[in-house]
Amino acid sequence: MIVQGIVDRAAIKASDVVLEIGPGTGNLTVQLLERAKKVIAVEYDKRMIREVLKRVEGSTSASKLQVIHGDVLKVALPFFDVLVANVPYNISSPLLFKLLAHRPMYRCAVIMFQEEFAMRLSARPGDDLYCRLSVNTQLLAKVDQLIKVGRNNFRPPPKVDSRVVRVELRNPPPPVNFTEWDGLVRLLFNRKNKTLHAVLCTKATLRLLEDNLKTYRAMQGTEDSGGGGGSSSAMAVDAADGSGGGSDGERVKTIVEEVLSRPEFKDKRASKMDQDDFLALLSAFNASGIHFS
Ligand SMILES: C[S@@+](CC[C@H](N)C(=O)[O-])C[C@H]1O[C@@H](n2cnc3c(N)ncnc32)[C@H](O)[C@@H]1O
Repeated sequence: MIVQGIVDRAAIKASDVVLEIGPGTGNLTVQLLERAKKVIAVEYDKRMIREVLKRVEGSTSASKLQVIHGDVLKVALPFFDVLVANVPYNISSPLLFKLLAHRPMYRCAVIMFQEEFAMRLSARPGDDLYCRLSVNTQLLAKVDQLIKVGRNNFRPPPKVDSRVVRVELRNPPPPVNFTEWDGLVRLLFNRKNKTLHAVLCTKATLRLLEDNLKTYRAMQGTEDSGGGGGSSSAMAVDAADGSGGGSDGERVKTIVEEVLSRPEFKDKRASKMDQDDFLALLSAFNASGIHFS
C-alpha cells in the first residue's frame, strides 16, 4: 500500500521519464515502469542491480528500464520529469540539497525520509523543529507532507517512523546568492532563540565578518580603493564611521549594530523569523557592505 501510495502521489504521466534512487529489489520500480515512458534507476549495490534486472526480465516494460550503477551523490543525474526515492536516511541531507540545486527543473520529487527530518523540511517559524534546514529548503522549494509511514511497515522495524514528502522547486528560483544566504542562516541558527544582536555581535562573529569583508574587497579588486572608486557596498563600510578612520573591525561592528538597531530587526530571533525577514536582513547587510560568505 505504501509503494502504491508513493507511486500514486508522484502523479506520473505516460510521457514521463522517472528517476528512481535506490531501486533495491525493485518494489517501486515495477510499479513505476507500468506508468512511465522510461525509468532510470541509480543504484550503487551491484547485487541489487542484478535483482531488479532479474525481476523485470521478460516483462513488457523491461526495455523501459535503464540502470545507472553508482552513488547518487557522486553521479551526474540525467534529465528526468519526476524523481522517486527511498534511500538510507544518512544521505537525506546531501541528497536533498543535490536535488534542490539540480537543473533543469523537474516537476517534483517524492521522497521517503525519517519522520523528524521530513517535519523539519516544512516547519514554520515558532515550531520547535524550525531550523536551518527548514529555512534553506523553503527558500528553494515547496514541501508537502504526503504519507506517514509507521516503523512497523518494515521488517525488521527500524527505530524511527518515516514520512513521504513531495518537493517542488520554486520556479523561478529566488534571486538570492545561496552561499550568502546560507552563511547568514547558519550563523543565526547556531543559537536560534538568542536575539540577532546576541548572535552577530560576538567577537568571533565580528571577526568572521571582517575577514569576509577583506575577501570580498579583494575579489572585487577594491582592496586599496578606500572610499574612492570601490563597489557601493564596500563604500558603505568605508563610510560607516563617518571619518574614514578606524579599523575594519570597528567599522564592521558599527555597521552590524546600526543594521540590527533598525526597528524591523531589533529584538528579532531566528526561531521566529520567516523567509521575508531573512531576505530583508540579508539585503540590509549586503547593502551596507557586510557579507556572509
Ligand atoms: C531502503 S532500500 C529501498 C529499496 C526500494 N526502493 C524499496 O522501496 O523497496 C535503499 C536502496 O538504496 C540503495 N542505495 C543506498 N545508498 C545509495 C546511494 N548513495 N546511491 C545509490 N543507491 C543507494 C541501496 O543499495 C538500496 O538498494
